[in-house]
Amino acid sequence: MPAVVSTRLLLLVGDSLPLQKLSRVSRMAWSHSSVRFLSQVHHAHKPLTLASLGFKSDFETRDKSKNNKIEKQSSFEVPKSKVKAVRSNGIEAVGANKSLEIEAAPFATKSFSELGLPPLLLERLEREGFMVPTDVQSTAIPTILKKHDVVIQSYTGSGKTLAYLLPILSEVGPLKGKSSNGDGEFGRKTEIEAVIVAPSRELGMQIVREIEKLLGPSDKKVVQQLVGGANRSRQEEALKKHKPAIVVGTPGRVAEISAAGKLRTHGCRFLVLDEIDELLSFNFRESMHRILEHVGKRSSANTHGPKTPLESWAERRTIMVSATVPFSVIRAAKSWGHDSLLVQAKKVMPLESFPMSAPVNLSGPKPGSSSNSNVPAQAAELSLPPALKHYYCVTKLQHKVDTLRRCVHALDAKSVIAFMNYTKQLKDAVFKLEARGIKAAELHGDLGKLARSRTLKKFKNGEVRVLVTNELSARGLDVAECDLVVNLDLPTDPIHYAHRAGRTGRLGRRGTVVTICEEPEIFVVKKLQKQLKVPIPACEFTEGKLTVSEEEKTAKAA
Ligand SMILES: Nc1ncnc2c1ncn2[C@@H]1O[C@H](COP(=O)(O)OP(=O)(O)OP(=O)(O)O)[C@@H](O)[C@H]1O
Repeated sequence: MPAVVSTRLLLLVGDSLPLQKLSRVSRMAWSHSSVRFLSQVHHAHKPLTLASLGFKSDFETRDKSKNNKIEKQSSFEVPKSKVKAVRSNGIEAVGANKSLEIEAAPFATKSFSELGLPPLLLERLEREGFMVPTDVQSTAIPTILKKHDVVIQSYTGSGKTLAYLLPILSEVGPLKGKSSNGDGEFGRKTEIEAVIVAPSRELGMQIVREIEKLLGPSDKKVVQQLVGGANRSRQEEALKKHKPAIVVGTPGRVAEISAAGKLRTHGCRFLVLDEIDELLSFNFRESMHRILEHVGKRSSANTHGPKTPLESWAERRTIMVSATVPFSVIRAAKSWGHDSLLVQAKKVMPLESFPMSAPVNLSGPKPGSSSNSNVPAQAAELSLPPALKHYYCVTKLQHKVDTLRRCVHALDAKSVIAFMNYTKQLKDAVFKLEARGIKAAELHGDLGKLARSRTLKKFKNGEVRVLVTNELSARGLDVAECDLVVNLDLPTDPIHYAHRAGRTGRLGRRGTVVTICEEPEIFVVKKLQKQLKVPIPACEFTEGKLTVSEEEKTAKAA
């Protein structure tokens, strides 16, 4: 008999939580290979599996013969150049920079086939070299397939994009399974079924490329990008001509085209808000309001009798994603989602368990206060890849760029992102680096879409060694080879530090973050260190080497 699990479930993967915290929900723990209840279990003596929770692939049970075929196919050789990451420590990640080893690979589940994805999609994943799901993918994919609204929170570079794309592609477009909506067809519908919103053009285009890769060249038109800076009428024409099933865009452009009546999203089944905490910022307020009000909301002609707003939103699945989830996000998910669950790498918990008025304490519980692990307080701390190394280096303002140069040489960094806060200084920094023989380029919002794409391409293919940029590049930018992030100007808070830092050390790779600051700014670094709960020792670059300063060593010893 299958176990009965309430929709307000709490999954713990390889983690434990005090039992008293679990009173309102079904309690269970999920180890790497099995799932078991901690209490209130109807099958207390038998370990539960993903299947017994209904998390095992529908496709597997319904279409065994097809799945067998996939298993056989899985023995075909994946070209080495396509293998993205590997399970064990110390084995090299394949990419432009071979020296970047995977140090803390975030993989728990053995294969994507355990997660309930359709055969064709599994085939494409394998073809593209995605062999093993990351922790957050293992947790998020079955939860979304179970039709829950979710907030996905996991550290930068842990694979959140595929964590939401795979459930969408399981139900939308040519890779979906037969059973996804009962129509028994793999053919395309003519409506938009998924809208993905991201705060920057670069991130929007990156998501489109990830989808296109899985769709393959013949089905590329199933997805369309609607990002700002590009020709709007051309985008509108393409929508009319290709009738994409998935659109990916920036808030302003999606809202604009929607308001003009050229984007029919009332039948949309998925709304993804990537980098949700950024999307909730004041700049995007109006556009986001339009999107949240219109996407997936059916017109009254399609409904039988009046519906409450919650009933209307229940038609779509709302997926909110970020490495940092401050309380504003919890509030938004409670308002715009339907019984949303917070999905982390090893946990799923109902948002209902978060009090509506709790303050978000990014540094964790205050000394003396009772710890409340129900509050996603350690948002910034949990958003940092565990393998990252952090340092700071004190210098005079006029020597910052030279310190950057010495830092790049000392660490023999091949691909560097340097963050600054103001565009003018950013140009000066590029000029100085180039004058000292380091190939550098600037990337910021004052540049046109084409110039931005060109620069990013050059950085990704190694033509540019140091990309000097501002907050524009802090979110979502995925350059696997990036081995060093430098803060030439201080970030404003731990959340901004975390997103900047997260451009390196992606998917368990090695990465270093160096904050170059002036003497009076040291207290800010110390504060960041405390808030983020990571050691940020002082360092110097002398004789082509990074050395942790004597002062720091003495302080540590004491
Ligand atoms: N299961 C996997 N196996 C191998 N590579 C993967 C896997 N999942 C994702 N990746 C790759 O890992 C990289 C990081 O993934 P992604 O950009 O989704 O991270 P993220 O968690 O969204 O990061 P951020 O918070 O910075 O946006 C990407 O290059 C992606 O293609």
